[in-house]
Amino acid sequence: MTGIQAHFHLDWPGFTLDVNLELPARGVTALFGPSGCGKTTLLRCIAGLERAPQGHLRINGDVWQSDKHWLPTHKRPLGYVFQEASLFPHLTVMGNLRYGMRRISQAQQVSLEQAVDLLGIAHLLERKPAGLSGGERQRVAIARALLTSPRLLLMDEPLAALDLARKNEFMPYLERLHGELDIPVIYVTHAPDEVARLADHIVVMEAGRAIASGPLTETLARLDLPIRLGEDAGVVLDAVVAERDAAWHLARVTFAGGSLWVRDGGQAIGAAVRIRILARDVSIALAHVTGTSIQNCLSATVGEMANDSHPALSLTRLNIGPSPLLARLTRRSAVELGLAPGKPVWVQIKAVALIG
Ligand SMILES: Nc1ncnc2c1ncn2[C@@H]1O[C@H](COP(=O)(O)OP(=O)(O)OP(=O)(O)O)[C@@H](O)[C@H]1O
Repeated sequence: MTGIQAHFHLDWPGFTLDVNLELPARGVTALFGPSGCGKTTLLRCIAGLERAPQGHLRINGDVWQSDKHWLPTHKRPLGYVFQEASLFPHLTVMGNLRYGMRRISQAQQVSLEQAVDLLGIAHLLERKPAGLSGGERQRVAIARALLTSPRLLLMDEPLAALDLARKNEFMPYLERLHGELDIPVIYVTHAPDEVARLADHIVVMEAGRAIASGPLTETLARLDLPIRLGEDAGVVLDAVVAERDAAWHLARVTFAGGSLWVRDGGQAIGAAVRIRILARDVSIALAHVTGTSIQNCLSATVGEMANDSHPALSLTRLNIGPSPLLARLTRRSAVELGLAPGKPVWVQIKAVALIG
């Protein structure tokens, strides 16, 4: 059986973890949720650092925990990257990497050269951790984790200690891992921008439970979740850069069902990108509107509708071909426009973030 099956129940005074998850064997799964919802605890259960009685954990067919079986942490082929890189201060970067390699008991999946190259740390090998920036330390920590030939990589808010500029510098390295390695990653975060950029699958957690688990695009477009995502409610779509209008520094990206003009991010024509469209940036009109500053106007069909977090607001799912979009409107305008499932409309998109 492929994939990750994880079932844990833990009762602590004031907190209960109760999850039963089926996660994909490939790509990045984001564990997303507010502080204290149990993301780290779930990761620790997976790592075997926390023992949930009667828990079950199976990774691509291998049982790490069952009623009868418990694999101790040091026998689990996993890499664990924490918020702050825990490198050995007395060793150089190379010494730290070699330490990772010593633990290997099986055929190595990632070579030293490959790990150094993927994380861009060749120029740091002779340095000691104290002489590295926070982002560089994290890159070394990830390279070290990769060198243990993990079958699963656990990352607990690896960017939390970095400022925005460092975080943006760091993201491409995580994206490269994603593109070039076949090791599933479980990635804890409460930052929606990290989810939008890195995740393929998302588990939304609340008070010790997984309230949703599914592919990113589909799950973010669910109407019962945006209420919890608040201002960040919106969709992420896979797209391709199709053309460029150099005079205006704009690029046209196509996605399943349509295309949009966005600020040119410098990506090559044909490059795969993601676009993120927040529900608050989408408005609806019954006719194609002209004489507006909004550049992106697409025809769509109204899908489901739901109440939002405030009684004045509603959420509407729109379908542009097979791609979903969410719009946050006042309930009054939804009624005045006579919106109902199946109705054809025009959507105006005020802002699109191009990711990657
Ligand atoms: N060893 C423990 N014993 C009892 N309660 C604990 C223990 N470890 C954590 N908790 C509690 O379990 C809950 C979940 O904590 P956890 O660290 O998993 O949350 P989190 O979602 O990772 O939060 P954050 O985003 O702030 O890191 C919290 O209420 C925490 O206080």
